[in-house]
Amino acid sequence: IPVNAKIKVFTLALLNKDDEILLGLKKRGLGEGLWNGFGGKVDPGEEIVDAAVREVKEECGLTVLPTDMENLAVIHFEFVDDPVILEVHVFKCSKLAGVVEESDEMSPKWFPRDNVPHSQMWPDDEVWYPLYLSGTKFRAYFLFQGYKTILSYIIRDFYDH
Ligand SMILES: Nc1nc(SCCc2ccccc2)c2[nH]cnc2n1
Repeated sequence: IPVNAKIKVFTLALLNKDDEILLGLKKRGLGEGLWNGFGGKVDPGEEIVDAAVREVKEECGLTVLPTDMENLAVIHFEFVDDPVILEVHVFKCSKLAGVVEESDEMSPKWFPRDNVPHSQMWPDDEVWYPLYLSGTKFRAYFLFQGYKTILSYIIRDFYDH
């Protein structure tokens, strides 16, 4: 990890209902034009799970309780020649309240859990979605060249080392 490395912590919540996953089409910023779970930066002093709950409400209108947010993974994303490393805490949630609403960040849509639009998603998702769907807790590291090319990755069970 380069000496000038800076870690930025993000949340990513994947919301489930029966056999479907709610994804949002990102309208701007990091990942614009891609379908993704709901998330964003963790504010200073904010609990990570509280940030996850806040971002879900802001981005799709649904209300989730922190106790219903299952922390399934921690993924580190590094981009060549970029000192900022993204530490993304991935949450799985199946207890949802409220009505899905479009936001200025995201256009939400339900997808069958076994048929998400991987061609319009971050390339790493295809690698770890099967673990997510099976509820396997994992850690992962992806090295990107730009936003489309994965140069290398490591993925392991959360509890092994
Ligand atoms: N699925 C996925 N998500 C992200 S960013 C998630 C964290 C985030 C960042 C900014 C706004 C909202 C959410 C990724 N980056 C590289 N691969 C990736 N895969």
